[in-house]
Amino acid sequence: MTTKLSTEQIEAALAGLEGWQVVEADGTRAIERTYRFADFAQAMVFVNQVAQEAEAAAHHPDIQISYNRVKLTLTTHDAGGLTTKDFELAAVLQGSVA
Ligand SMILES: C[C@H](O)[C@H](O)[C@H]1CNC2=NC(N)=NC(=O)C2=N1
Repeated sequence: MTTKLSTEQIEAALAGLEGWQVVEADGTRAIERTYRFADFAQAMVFVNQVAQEAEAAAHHPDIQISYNRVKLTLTTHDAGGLTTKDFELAAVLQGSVA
């Protein structure tokens, strides 16, 4: 299993990403980013691209859609916190879909 990252490792990994922030709920850390689009249809195009990348990575964000806004939340459930898998997927999304 992938190991949970330390606070220092998380800060270093975040530095390479745009717009992502660390959040914590019930003692579990995650990273999240909100994307904004022209309308719902554009937001859904994005969501489907994210779904494809998530399947390819075998790592899946929580996705919250609110009309033209999409919030992605990434954490590694298996590890109970943030791992390299979360940052790898965020980097892939940054390079490919947004
Ligand atoms: C076996 C499979 O790799 C795991 O169940 C994966 C699937 N996708 C996942 N996605 C996320 N975000 N966290 C996980 O721990 C996770 N586990």
